[in-house]
Amino acid sequence: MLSETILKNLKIQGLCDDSRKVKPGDLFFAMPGEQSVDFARNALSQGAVAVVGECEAPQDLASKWILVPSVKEERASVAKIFYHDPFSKLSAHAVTGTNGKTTSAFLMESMLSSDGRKTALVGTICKKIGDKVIASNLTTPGILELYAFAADAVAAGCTDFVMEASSHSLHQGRVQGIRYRSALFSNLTEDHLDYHKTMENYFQAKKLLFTKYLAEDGVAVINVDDEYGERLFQEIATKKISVSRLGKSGAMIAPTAIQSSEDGLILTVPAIAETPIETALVGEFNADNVLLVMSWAKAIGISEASIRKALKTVKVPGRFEMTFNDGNRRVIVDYAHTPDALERVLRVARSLTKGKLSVVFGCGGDRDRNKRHIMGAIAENGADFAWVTSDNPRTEKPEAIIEDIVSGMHSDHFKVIVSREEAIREACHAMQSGDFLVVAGKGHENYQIIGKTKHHFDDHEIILREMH
Ligand SMILES: CC(=O)N[C@H]1[C@@H](OP(=O)(O)OP(=O)(O)OC[C@H]2O[C@@H](n3ccc(=O)[nH]c3=O)[C@H](O)[C@@H]2O)O[C@H](CO)[C@@H](O)[C@@H]1O[C@H](C)C(=O)N[C@@H](C)C(=O)N[C@H](CCC(=O)O)C(=O)O
Ligand SMILES: Nc1ncnc2c1ncn2[C@@H]1O[C@H](COP(=O)(O)OP(=O)(O)OP(=O)(O)O)[C@@H](O)[C@H]1O
Ligand SMILES: N[C@H](CCC[C@H](N)C(=O)O)C(=O)O
Ligand SMILES: [Mg+2]
Repeated sequence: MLSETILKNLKIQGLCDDSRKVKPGDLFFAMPGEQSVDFARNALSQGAVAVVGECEAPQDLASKWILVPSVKEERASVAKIFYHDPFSKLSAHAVTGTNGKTTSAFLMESMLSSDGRKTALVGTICKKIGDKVIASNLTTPGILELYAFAADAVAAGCTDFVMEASSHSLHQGRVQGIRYRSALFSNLTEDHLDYHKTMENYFQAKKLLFTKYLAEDGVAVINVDDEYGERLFQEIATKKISVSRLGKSGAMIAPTAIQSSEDGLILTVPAIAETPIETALVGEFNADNVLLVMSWAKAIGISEASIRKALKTVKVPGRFEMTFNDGNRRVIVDYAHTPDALERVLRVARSLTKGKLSVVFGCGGDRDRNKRHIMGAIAENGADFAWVTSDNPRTEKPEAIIEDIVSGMHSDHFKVIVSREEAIREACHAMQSGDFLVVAGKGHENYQIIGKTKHHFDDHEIILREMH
């Protein structure tokens, strides 16, 4: 491993593993791959002081090449030194699972802040320290960005660090070197099989959070209503808390009553508080999130008053977000982009609908293809009418993605409109008194990715324009 002295002698001003982002004075990590040497060459030509690589250096670069057995290991160890070991000065908490991470992370940040602990947040929507908010590109950033942000959090006086740990990040070691004080598991359902190939691999990636990255004396908080959650609970040896909304026998935390309405949830959970706790978050799936996070909060010593305060005030952009409501017609924007999320969000919407329930949705391109036909079937069964449209097509043909979705649909209760704007427009205009419309898939996103280009696109703007 490179020592602190070697790093000092190199007079490094920054760390970088992407040749497109190199700044003069950076130490460049040439991640193994076919183009590793080309990227290293580019990095040096842009002012990188040296390259850390694991293949033999080409002769012309030899004087600037530091040969190591594993660039990945070295990158984590150098990040720790360069950023002054930020995670040793923070209590880090991570949530993983297919759905519910962002919602849970927002709740966790809100509870810690209400409890007077200055907290940084990293996730799908943003990176945030207090009022300072930076938009995110990934749910879990690359390791160098993560360490740099943790160093900023320490400098800003944070004591706690809450983050979403995606399965990709756990598998790729983006969180290497972190020892979490606590780790939460929400659920595991179909998604990302383009990357993980099997549900078992996907589960094993999530499990790493609890086996490799959770501190030995940390605590795991697990939703055991989920079958993979139940299995995870059985398989890990750390301090652990089982949570069950359904009141599964043996679960350590379960509600005795849940009242659900359009205005939110009221949960009675004697293990956490003597009197019922209220939240403005809506729906059964949010009861899962709330219960998981309350159980975590109790386990790490957050006061009941802070739990209550956070639950009352928290808002998660683009998650069951009531975008239009004139007392008769209601339109929500939601980030459901997996079969389970779509099914659950439609179930909640159905329970709040007197008239017709409709959904506008699509599926992202260059991602799990297998979920598409399942989501088609779910939309058809869960809503009275579906507009099948584009999400972020990325480099796929929108029509081909839609064809995959529609292959799971067998009724005539749907219509294909490739343009998302057009689909939302038509769905809005079709609304009658008592109807409910769910616009799913993009939530907080204010862009649409077509090819490799991000265009401005905001479901909310279109809904508000068309409903007025
Ligand atoms: C599939 C996947 O996760 N890919 C991630 C992975 O890329 P990779 O290792 O395949 O990178 P690559 O593009 O082949 O490049 C290899 C190396 O060469 C470098 N490079 C590459 C090109 C170049 O010109 N110069 C250069 O130096 C790259 O920086 C990288 O270090 O590592 C990169 C650096 O951390 C990530 O940016 C990249 O995320 C891509 C952009 C992505 O879209 N990822 C998505 C699928 C993702 O991670 N999503 C999860 C969300 C899941 C959830 O919410 O459940 C997330 O955490 O956001
Ligand atoms: N506990 C849950 N179980 C199932 N579905 C959920 C749950 N919580 C939220 N959802 C649904 O999933 C969508 C995404 O929720 P959220 O953003 O909290 O999850 P996430 O895990 O962060 O997703 P991503 O991995 O895409 O960032 C919500 O808009 C809602 O439709
Ligand atoms: N975190 C999710 C985001 C999906 C959002 C959806 N709008 C899409 O583009 O598929 C993923 O990487 O699969
Ligand atoms: Mg998220």
